[in-house]
Amino acid sequence: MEKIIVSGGHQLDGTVRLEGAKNAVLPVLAASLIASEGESVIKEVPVLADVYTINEVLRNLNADVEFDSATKTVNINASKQLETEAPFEYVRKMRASVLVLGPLLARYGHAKVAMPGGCAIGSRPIDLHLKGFEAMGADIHVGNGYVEAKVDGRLQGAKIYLDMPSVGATENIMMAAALAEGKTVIENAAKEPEIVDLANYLNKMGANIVGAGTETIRIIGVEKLHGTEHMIIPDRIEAGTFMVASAITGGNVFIENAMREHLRSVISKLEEMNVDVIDENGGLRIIGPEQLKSTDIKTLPHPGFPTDMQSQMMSLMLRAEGTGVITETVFENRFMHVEEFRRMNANIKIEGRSVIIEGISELQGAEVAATDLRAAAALILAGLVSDGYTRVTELKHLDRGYVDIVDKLAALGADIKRVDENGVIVQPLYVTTAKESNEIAAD
Ligand SMILES: CC(=O)N[C@H]1[C@@H](OP(=O)(O)OP(=O)(O)OC[C@H]2O[C@@H](n3ccc(=O)[nH]c3=O)[C@H](O)[C@@H]2O)O[C@H](CO)[C@@H](O)[C@@H]1O
Ligand SMILES: C=C(OP(=O)(O)O)C(=O)O
Repeated sequence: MEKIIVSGGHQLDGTVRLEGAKNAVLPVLAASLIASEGESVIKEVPVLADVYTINEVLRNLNADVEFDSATKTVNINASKQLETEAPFEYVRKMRASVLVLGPLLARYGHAKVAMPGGCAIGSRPIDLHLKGFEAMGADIHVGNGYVEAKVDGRLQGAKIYLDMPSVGATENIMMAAALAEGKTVIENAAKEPEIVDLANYLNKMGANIVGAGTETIRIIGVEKLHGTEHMIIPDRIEAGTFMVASAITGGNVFIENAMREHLRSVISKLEEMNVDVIDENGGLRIIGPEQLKSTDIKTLPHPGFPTDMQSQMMSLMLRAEGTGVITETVFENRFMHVEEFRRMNANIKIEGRSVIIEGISELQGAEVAATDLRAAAALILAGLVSDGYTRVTELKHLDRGYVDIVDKLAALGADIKRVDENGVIVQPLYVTTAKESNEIAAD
């Protein structure tokens, strides 16, 4: 079993460059299925297990997909006749596979995808995606572990109010509406930067979408879309993770490409904790204080504090003076990392949907297991300031969403390595043998 071994006590210093955002590239690649003409060229694609998985999904649907990991570019041509069924083996690995539903349904009037089911952070239903398709005239059938959507002719534009601003539902409905007949209005839409990136991509493909990034998105359907060129936005969650890495070690790290406007809620909490966040040409510099001060955090849809930064901020609060409370409102079960932190001597307890953190915890290195993607990062961050060696296992989660995090932290001065069961230094599986195969483990 592979592990990441971190030895605490090193201040980080230097520059790190962000990758393209995982949560932007997955819907953009799925959206490429709508183009019945031409090729799309997607740039700044992060070399991640999830990207290999979605590429396999797209190939399985008969799209031509080439990923050049050296130039971080995907060329995708979906102009051939596509299949309209995505099997369980892909959805099991990555829930974002359900994002092919909207594009296929809009283009072919049919899509069948395995139901994603729950995962470590919550039950994660897709009812809002399906209600949106139904409002546009689709018949939905759920059975035998699959969801099947059908429509005779084109989808019809509709007014759709989302009970909650779901990121995936907004994306799926926006993609479907791009080819629907007439006007669709999505109210209470998600406002994440990744929604804006997807809308920009679709508009370059010939769609007519306004209002992405606000709570009301208006889409006038067009008859067809074509391939285009697009550059993925920088990963704001990777940015936040390196911000915490600098802050927790009292470091001084310049994060190239970090965009303040995507990170306002995270920056505001870091500043409350005495961390300096300085605008510099092309990015943000993060300077950790002598002593962190605790704060309270509640996760919310954008522009509120992102749930994908909750566990990393928990690491930081463990090292802050005073009592802090983190409340998770987006996912019902995203505190699995708390037990792992306790193994590291953290003074922390769960009360309902909140976690109470009594600082300052004198963290001790321990063997800990990543319970989800961001928990993996959070345990590494805690390891940076723990006494002795922290060994993080279950790295399949980490590999879904962080490119070269070990090498990047090492370059900033951390004592960190990834080893196999014999203690030999290794690269993540997807960088070596698994590349374009199905060997990447399920979430
Ligand atoms: C690939 C991707 O972009 N993943 C992100 C996306 O996930 P994802 O798109 O799955 O997250 P959603 O915004 O849809 O989910 C938010 C909440 O809404 C609920 N819900 C969602 C859809 C639905 O039909 N019914 C329903 O009840 C979910 O269970 C969850 O409690 O946004 C999340 C919230 O910012 C992030 O944590 C994920 O990293
Ligand atoms: C929860 C996450 O991703 P996904 O929706 O792909 O599981 C995440 O990026 O933290």
